[in-house]
Parts: sequence; C-alpha cells; structure tokens
Amino acid sequence: MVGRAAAPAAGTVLNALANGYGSAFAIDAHTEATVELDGSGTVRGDVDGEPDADTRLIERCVECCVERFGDGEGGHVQTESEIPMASGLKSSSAAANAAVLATLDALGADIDREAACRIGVEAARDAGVTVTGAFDDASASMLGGVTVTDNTEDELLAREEPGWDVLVYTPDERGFSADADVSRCRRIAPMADIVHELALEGEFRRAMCVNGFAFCAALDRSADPIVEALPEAAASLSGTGPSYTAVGDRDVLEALSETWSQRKGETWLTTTQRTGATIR
Ligand SMILES: Nc1ncnc2c1ncn2[C@@H]1O[C@H](COP(=O)(O)OP(=O)(O)OP(=O)(O)O)[C@@H](O)[C@H]1O
Ligand SMILES: O=C(O)C1=C[C@@H](O)[C@@H](O)[C@H](O)C1
Repeated sequence: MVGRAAAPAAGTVLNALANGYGSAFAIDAHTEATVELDGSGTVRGDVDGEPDADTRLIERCVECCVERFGDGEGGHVQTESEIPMASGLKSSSAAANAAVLATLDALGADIDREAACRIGVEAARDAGVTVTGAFDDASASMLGGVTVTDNTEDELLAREEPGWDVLVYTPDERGFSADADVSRCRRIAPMADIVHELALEGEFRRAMCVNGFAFCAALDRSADPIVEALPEAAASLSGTGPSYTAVGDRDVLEALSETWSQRKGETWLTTTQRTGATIR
C-alpha cells in the first residue's frame, strides 16, 4: 500500500506564542511525502538529503493515521522538501500534512482536510516540535490561503485566498520553534491582541508589521528587514525565525530583494499558494 502527497510552506501574519491566536499564509514551496505500508508494525522515517534529521514527527503522523484508520500496519515514510528545515517557514507543518495525507491515501481512508490537519497537529504535539500545536501554520498549509486560528482550541476563525506576491529571506542559521523563549513571547500578548484584531478585520499587511516588530523584540532578532520593507511593502519575522517574509507589489518586492540579498542566506520571490495540500 503506497501513498504520496504534497503540502506547502507558510509565512506568518501572527505568531501564536504570545496569546494563543495565530495567522499564517501558504506559499508556493512544497514538501512531498511517500508512505509505503506493510505488516511490520513499526514505522521508519527518512528525510531525503538529511541523514541526521529528526524523523519522529513524520513517523508519529503515520502511526496516528494507522491507529485511527488502519489495522496495526508499519512501514516507511520519506519526505523530499524544497522548504529549509527549522527556518520559520513551517517545514514541520508541511511535512506533517504531507505525511498524514500520504498515509490516508495508502490506507484508502477518506476524511476532510481540516480533520486530516488536526491529526498532524496531534502528532506535532506528541513529537515535541511545537509550542501551541501550530494549528495556524498547519491549517494554512493544509487548506491554502491565509488562515486565522485559535491554537488553544484548534479552531479555524477565518480563511481567505489572497493572491499575494511574497519575498522570503532565509538566513543560513536554523531555529527550532520548541527552543523559543516562550515567557518573553507571552509578555508581548497586548501587542498580539492588536495583531489578532487586525487579522480578523482582513488588515493582514498592518498585522504582519506589528507582529514583526513585537516578535523581533521578544526573540532578540533584527527588525532591520522589516524597516527596509516599509512603507511600500509589509514584512514580518516568520514564525520564531530566522526567516522574514514581505508582501507587496511585485516591482516593490524586486527592489527589496536587492537589499535583502546583500545579507548572508537565500532571498527568493514567490507567491501565496491558494489550494493547499494534495494527494499526488
Ligand atoms: N521535511 C521534513 N521531513 C520530516 N520532518 C521534518 C521536515 N521538516 C521539518 N520536520 C520536523 O520539524 C522539526 C522542525 O520544526 P520547527 O517547528 O522547529 O521548524 P519550522 O516548522 O520550520 O519552524 P516554524 O514553526 O517557526 O515555522 C524538525 O526537527 C523535524 O522533526
Ligand atoms: O510551535 C508553535 O506553536 C508555533 C510556532 C511558530 O511557527 C508560530 O508562528 C506559530 O504561531 C506557533
């Protein structure tokens, strides 16, 4: 029994580490998962090109699906990804969504994508790769577009399908969400409350900028990329970093790309992804 699925990365409007509310938008870079189920009863995972990667998340995704819809199967799960791992671009949510959909495909189980997304969130909590469960990131990746969520209740509050141009800057370093200074993030909850209101009003650009300045201060990251994007574009730290994303007109982002690409790391232009994760 073989299944294959792909899910997109995402950028942040509101990081949920302050007040439990989050907002994220899918972008056009993907992780693909292939799942082969057998009678071994044990699940093994591999990340293509990353022999030392932590595979517990994708293994747990397969196990959670088998516990609900299977009959004790084991097998192998492999991911191939265009998304840099632990860089703030929701690599974990994309890997979980792809692994869950690929397993459901292999099992022949048919459930809606929001329910499938919740299985990945549960697996992420079990694997210890998330603080809040990251239903914001997971829902954006699974459904596409931009979502606003309550991560404490795993509830989808709003979803839109904007067609934004997006500039991404990813420094060479890596930063795991589970290592973020959560107590400092909680101190900025009054700022996150403003971002939450703006996001629910559909004021995503202003929301991103307020989020970016507040979380750069809390997580001791530079706000320079955000200042450089303003006033023509909007930008934020993505997740707990180290990546930043900016949204705006294509020509403005092309000019900003020349500034951002003077830093070490990768700067790339992309767009929002509106259709979300798919079985291949
Ligand atoms: N392609 C992948 N295949 C398998 N597991 C992955 C993959 N990408 C990420 N992961 C898992 O997710 C963990 C990284 O999660 P983390 O939340 O720190 O990064 P992120 O999702 O990129 O960041 P953020 O949540 O700030 O956007 C990895 O240690 C690994 O367990
Ligand atoms: O681990 C988590 O709970 C999160 C990590 C970051 O991606 C945040 O952007 C997200 O809102 C929540």
